[in-house]
This record gives sequence, structure tokens and C-alpha cells, in this order.
Amino acid sequence: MSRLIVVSNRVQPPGDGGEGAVGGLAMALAAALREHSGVWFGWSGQTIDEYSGQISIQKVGGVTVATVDLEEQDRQEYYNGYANRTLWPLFHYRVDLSAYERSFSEGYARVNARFADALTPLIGPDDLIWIHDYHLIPLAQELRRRGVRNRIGFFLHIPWPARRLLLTLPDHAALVEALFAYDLLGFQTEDSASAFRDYVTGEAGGSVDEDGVAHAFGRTAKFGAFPIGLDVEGFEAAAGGDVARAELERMRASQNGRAMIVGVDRLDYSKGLEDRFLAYEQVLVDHEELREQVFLLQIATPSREEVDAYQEIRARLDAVTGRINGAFATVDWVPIRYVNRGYRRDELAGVYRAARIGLVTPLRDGMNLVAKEYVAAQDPEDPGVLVLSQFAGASEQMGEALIVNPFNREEVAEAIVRGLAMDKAERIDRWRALMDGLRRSDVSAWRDAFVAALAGD
Ligand SMILES: O=P(O)(O)OC[C@H]1O[C@H](O[C@H]2O[C@H](CO)[C@@H](O)[C@H](O)[C@H]2O)[C@H](O)[C@@H](O)[C@@H]1O
Ligand SMILES: O=c1ccn([C@@H]2O[C@H](COP(=O)(O)OP(=O)(O)O)[C@@H](O)[C@H]2O)c(=O)[nH]1
Repeated sequence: MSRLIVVSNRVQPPGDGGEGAVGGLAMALAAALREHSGVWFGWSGQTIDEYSGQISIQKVGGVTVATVDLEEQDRQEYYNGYANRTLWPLFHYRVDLSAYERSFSEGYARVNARFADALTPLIGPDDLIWIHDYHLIPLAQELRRRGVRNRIGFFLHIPWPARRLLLTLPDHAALVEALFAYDLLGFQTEDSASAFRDYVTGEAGGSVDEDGVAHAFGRTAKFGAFPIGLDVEGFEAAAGGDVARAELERMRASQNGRAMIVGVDRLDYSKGLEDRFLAYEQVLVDHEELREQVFLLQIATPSREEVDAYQEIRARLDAVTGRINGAFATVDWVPIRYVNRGYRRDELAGVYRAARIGLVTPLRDGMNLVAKEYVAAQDPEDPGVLVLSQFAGASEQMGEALIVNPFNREEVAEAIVRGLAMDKAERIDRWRALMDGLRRSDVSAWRDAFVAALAGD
């Protein structure tokens, strides 16, 4: 069997219980590699004064984890810059937040070249190479320039934007051309795959044949939707453990019989937290009888804190939670428990299970694994209800959730009220269907489907 080399900006070794990096990509790749010996290469997350290209190698649970340190300038121009100030906002439909600076694209090109230099000597002739996410789009092109002929696949964890949005990026053609150095391109959803097709045929003057092979820039690349799944078994094991049980008890004790609505997100403007709070406020305004009977626990874990848009959304959320709590709280009830810290996955499992409603309302999201975790954590005999944004990739697979438009405050408010009132039989029916889907399309199925398509099986 050929070896699998996985490359991503964020690396979190398998076996790490989730105390480290927060984010679906690291969680999913750790699970995907746990059962597949291979190499995971990426940024250590550390910076040093002068880039050395030195690779640090650790062996964890059958996986070789190889990392390099970057320079502070790389962190600013590549990670905080082109990745998270230019591409992330644009791909999440926030053209207003997308900043384009020459130093960002230079930093992006430099780090991708550095990754290619470091990675090339590790590659064996039969290795399959699987590169992840928007930080590393040009990596295959750089590897090809260094003579790498292996099969290389790319998976985009975030949405691919509509053609007209992508046209606002000054170097959009070069970015898309770089994708044609891959053999296989994977997207989270049919919606993203179809937006990519639209760019190829409508902008790049290319074509797409019946087998899903795109032709453009004098090259070809196969592409398709490969929705990422949850590590269902791993998550269920975490949910059945002592930590999750203790957390569930703790939540129940603190609930005082009140119904809990839960949100768990990185503190990111794409997650729709402000609109979510306003929708919840609408519930309190329209349904006085629910006041003091419910509360919203929002875990908003700080993320990308050096980027100004993240500082701004944090300040806005502080203000809006303060205002709502000030307006509605009573001496022994706070409508929103707003928490800015990270939790371990097993702690989250206990929190999810205590919640009558899982509120997942991003304005745009590649997939959203929290939606899947919320479902997997439920008590089969008395499950809660998932309220899910139509703009999360997960909504293509999770039609039995209450699907909402997160921009429509009334609609989200009504779904919350409907979820709170839903009878047990309907909750169980919906949960069973959702759970069947999670099991059918788990993280192993995702990995196997992508790797088989990459290998040309
Ligand atoms: O690495 P960070 O900058 O701390 O950000 C965390 C991750 O955020 C994004 O996650 C995406 O991947 C998930 C799994 O496929 C998906 O469910 C979610 O919708 C995406 O937003 C980002 O794409 C990752 O690269 C980051 O590591
Ligand atoms: O305090 C936290 C908050 C989130 N997460 C995990 O981070 C991931 C978030 O992934 P998702 O796909 O929902 O969104 P992303 O953050 O990757 O955009 C999920 O596995 C969460 O369990 C975590 O471990 N601790």
C-alpha cells in the first residue's frame, strides 16, 4: 500500500485529546490518520528569528508528524495576511473584509515555497500526497517545479465562492491555475464544486467533461464533492467517558430545570454569532413565557486574535451579550452564558448532551463539525434538536435538522421555539435519521473515498 503524506497548515498529532488546537480540520485529520499510517507535515505553530528549514519529527500513534517553524514575518504575511485577511473573508462571502496587500501574496508564495523545499526530500516514489486548505493552494505547483511527479490531491475545507465574488481577488486566475497542478480537487459540497465548475467554464475558458474532469490552463484536474465526516466512534468513546459524564452532571446541576440552548464556535465572524444572539433575543421578546425557562450557553473560543476583524467581532459580541443580559436578566437568571475559552472534546460532548437545542447558524461555513458532534452526543432515548444554517456545508447532508436562514432573525427564533416544543417521538425520528447519515459518511469514509479517487482506483 502506498504511503499517505498529508499536508496542512495546522497540525495536531493524533492522540492529542483536543486540548490543543481548536478547529475541525485538525480534529478530522487526526482521526483520519489514526487508522492510516503515514506522514503529517505542516507548520509547528511556532516562530523563530531566522527560517532554517529544519524539520522536527515525532512519531505519534503510528503517524509520523513532521513540522517546520516559520518566521514572525511569515506568520503575519502568510497566516494572518493572505490566508486569513484575504482568502478567508472572501471565500466566506465577506468581500468587505477581504484585504489585498502585495506583502501578503509575497508571504503566501514564500511559505508555500518553503513548505515545498522541506517536504520534497520526504517524498518517496509511490507516496500519495494530500494537501489541505486555502493556506496551501500553490503547494502542488511548487512541488511540481521541484520535480515531484507523485499523485497530489487537494481538499478545500472552506466554501469555494461564487464566480463573481472570486473575480474581486486581484490574482484570481493565478490562484485557480495553481489548482491545476493537482490531480484531484475535493470540495465540501456540491454547491462549492458547482461554483468551481462555473469559474472554469465561465471565466477560465475551460471545460468540464462528464467524468468531472476539468480542463483549463493547458492541464486537467478531476474534481468533486467529498463532504468531510465526523470521527463518530472516537466521538462516541469520548462522550461515554468519565470527563463527559462529569461535565453532563455539572451542566444539569447548573441548569435548575431550565432548557439549555448551546452554541460552540471559534470566535469568527463567519459563524453568525451576532445574528444568533439577536434571534435568541427575539424569542425572549415574542415569548415572555419562555423567559427564565431557557438560557443560551455560547462557547466562543478565541481564534486568530491578531487579525483586526476578529478583534472587532469580539468587541461587538461583548457588547451585544452585555446589552441582552442587562435588558432581560433577573436576580437568579442570566439569558446568555457567554464563555470565551476553549474546551476539550470530551468536555464538549457532555455539554452538547445537556442541551435541548444545538444552535449552529453560521453565515457561511465549509462544513461545520460541531453540528455533527451535537447530534452524535445526544441521548438516543431523549435527543435534542439541531437548528442548522442552510449556509453550513453540513446542511447538504443533514436535512432532518431544522434548517434555517441565519440572516432571518424571525425564522431562527421560530425554529428555536419549535425545537423547544418538539415532542419526543419527532425528536427521536429526526435524530435517528441524522445519526444514520453520520455513521454512513464518517471521517474514515471521507478519507477512503478521497484517497481511492486520488489513487485512481
Ligand atoms: O487553524 P485555525 O486558523 O485556528 O482555524 C481552525 C480551522 O478552521 C477552518 O476549519 C474548516 O474545516 C472544518 C473541517 O473540514 C470545517 O468543518 C469548517 O467548516 C471549516 O471552517 C479552516 O478551514 C482550517 O484550515 C483551520 O484549521
Ligand atoms: O472550545 C472548543 C471549541 C471547538 N472545538 C472543536 O473545534 C472543532 C470546530 O470545527 P468546525 O468544523 O465546527 O469549525 P471550524 O472551527 O473548523 O471552522 C470541533 O471539532 C469542536 O469540537 C474544541 O475542541 N474546543
